[in-house]
Amino acid sequence: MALEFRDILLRQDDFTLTADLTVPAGRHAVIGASGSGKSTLLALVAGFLAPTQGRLLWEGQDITAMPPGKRPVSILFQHNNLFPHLSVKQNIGMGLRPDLRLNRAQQARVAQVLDQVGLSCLGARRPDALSGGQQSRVALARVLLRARPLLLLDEPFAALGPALKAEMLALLAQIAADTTVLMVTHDPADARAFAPDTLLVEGGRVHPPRPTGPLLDDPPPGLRAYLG
Ligand SMILES: Nc1ncnc2c1ncn2[C@@H]1O[C@H](COP(=O)(O)OP(=O)(O)OP(=O)(O)O)[C@@H](O)[C@H]1O
Repeated sequence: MALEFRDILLRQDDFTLTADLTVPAGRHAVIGASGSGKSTLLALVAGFLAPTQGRLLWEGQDITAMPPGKRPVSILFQHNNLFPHLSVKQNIGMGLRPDLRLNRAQQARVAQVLDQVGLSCLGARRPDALSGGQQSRVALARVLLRARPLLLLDEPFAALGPALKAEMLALLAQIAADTTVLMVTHDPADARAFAPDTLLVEGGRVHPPRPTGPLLDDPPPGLRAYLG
C-alpha cells in the first residue's frame, strides 16, 4: 500500500514543492514550519493541485492525472464540513450516496459506523446540537464509511482540547488500522502519539519518512526553531 512520489515538482507562483520518496503503509505525521508546504503536499495527493513535473503512484499505479473523486483517498480537515441541515445519520450516509437513497444494507453500514464511533444514540440530531468532539466523531464515521485506503488529515482535531484530541487520535488509530495515513500537525505530541514515522517538510522539500521519536528528540535546526 505504498505511495510513491517520483521526482515531483509543483510550482505555485514563487513557491516550489519537491518530493522524491516512498511512503510505506502505516501512519505518518507531516511536520514543518508554517508555509513550508504541508497543505500543498496533501492537495497534491488529493488531486486538487497537479504537479508541474514527476509522477505520483499508488500501489504501483500512476494516479498523477486521476481526478480527485476517483482517487483512493479520503480527507479529514480541521473543519469537518458537516451539513447543518442534515441529521448525523444523513451526514454519514452522504459518504455512501450523495442523494441519500440508501438501501437496507447501506443503512446497516451507517448504523454500524455510528456505533463504532460511539454515537448510536445521536443519529437523529443535527450537527449544531452536538459538542465539538461529537462532531469530530461524525466526520470520522464518514471517513470510515468511505473506506478508502489512503487517509489525509490536516490538523483534524486542532479545535479540540488536549484530552479530547488524544481520545480522537486513539480512536482514529484504531479504526484506520489498515489505512495509510498522512496527518499534518503542528503539535509534536500528536505526532509522537499517533505516527511511528514522520515526513519533514522544509522550505518546500519533502523529506522521506523517519522514525518520529528520534526526529523530534534531535530535530534539524529549522524544525528546532519552529518547535521552540
Ligand atoms: N494558491 C496559492 N497560490 C500561490 N502560492 C500559494 C497558494 N497557496 C499557498 N501558497 C504558498 O505556498 C507555500 C506553502 O503553503 P502551504 O499552505 O502548503 O504551507 P503549510 O506548510 O501548510 O503552512 P501552514 O503550516 O501555515 O498551514 C506558502 O509560501 C504559501 O504562501
